[in-house]
Amino acid sequence: MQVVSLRSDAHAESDPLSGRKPASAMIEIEHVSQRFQTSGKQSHLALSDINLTIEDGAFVSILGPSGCGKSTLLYIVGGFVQPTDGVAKVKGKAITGPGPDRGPVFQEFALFPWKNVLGNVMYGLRQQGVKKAEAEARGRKLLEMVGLKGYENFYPKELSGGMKQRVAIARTLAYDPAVLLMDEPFGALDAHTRTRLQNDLLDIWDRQRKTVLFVTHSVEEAVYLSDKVIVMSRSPGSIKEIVDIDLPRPRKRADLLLDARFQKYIVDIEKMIDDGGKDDL
Ligand SMILES: Nc1ncnc2c1ncn2[C@@H]1O[C@H](COP(=O)(O)OP(=O)(O)OP(=O)(O)O)[C@@H](O)[C@H]1O
Repeated sequence: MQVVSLRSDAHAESDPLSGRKPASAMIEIEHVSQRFQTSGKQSHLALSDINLTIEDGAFVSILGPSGCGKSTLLYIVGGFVQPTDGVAKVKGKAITGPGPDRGPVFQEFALFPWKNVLGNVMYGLRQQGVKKAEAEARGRKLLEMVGLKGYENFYPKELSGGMKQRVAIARTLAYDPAVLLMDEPFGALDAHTRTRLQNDLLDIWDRQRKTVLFVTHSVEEAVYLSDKVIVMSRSPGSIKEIVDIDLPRPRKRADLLLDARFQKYIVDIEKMIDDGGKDDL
């Protein structure tokens, strides 16, 4: 993938010595619970008293057994679901709905089949009132950034799963959201494509330092990508452990596979998940 400069303003006040901004809270989740009404008069407590602070520019993954509320938590931060209790905030403000500061990359938000790749990436920009020529220039730059230069005129049905996921990422990056919300974005891909997209995502994150909230079922993926891994326990979903991943960056998967600390994180986190029950991830 080619390196294209497309920095967000997040670096504007970086410390000239370290190149890093002082940590500040991007997302705050305070006493959030979520109860869903189910059939009849039943209800289901999907999340119970979640408290979490995610710092600006952090890469945070969420792991936990199926049904523990990972997607629900992402939807709450996205503003698509209003919690029944507690409050979720972005940059100190309560989240009351979706906004351009939070970019979802969810499987549910499929590409428009009737628009070509460039049209899909430009769509949100045009909706925001960006002039056609500028939207097109930004769209082309983003497609180059995600490794899809030359595919601008292709339609979604002509793309592989990995390419579609790249378009989805470019489409979300087009808004330049401060936060990326990614719900198992690489889950359906083959191992090789998945590794490539993980590396590309780390590359983009390294250059733009967006805050990333990333739901996955893969412990290895979570440890490889993240600064922090949130381990949830199931039913009602709550936070079991928060693990700081103290591995140097930039990370190379091939090196990490031989690194005893990387392997220990994986074993420890798998044990945490197993201790919560016998659920499969
Ligand atoms: N709109 C809804 N109405 C009723 N129940 C819901 C709704 N959305 C989610 N749930 C329930 O909330 C719980 C958490 O669902 P969620 O999709 O957040 O879990 P998850 O951890 O992301 O699962 P998976 O890993 O299988 O994707 C599940 O029991 C699910 O059935």
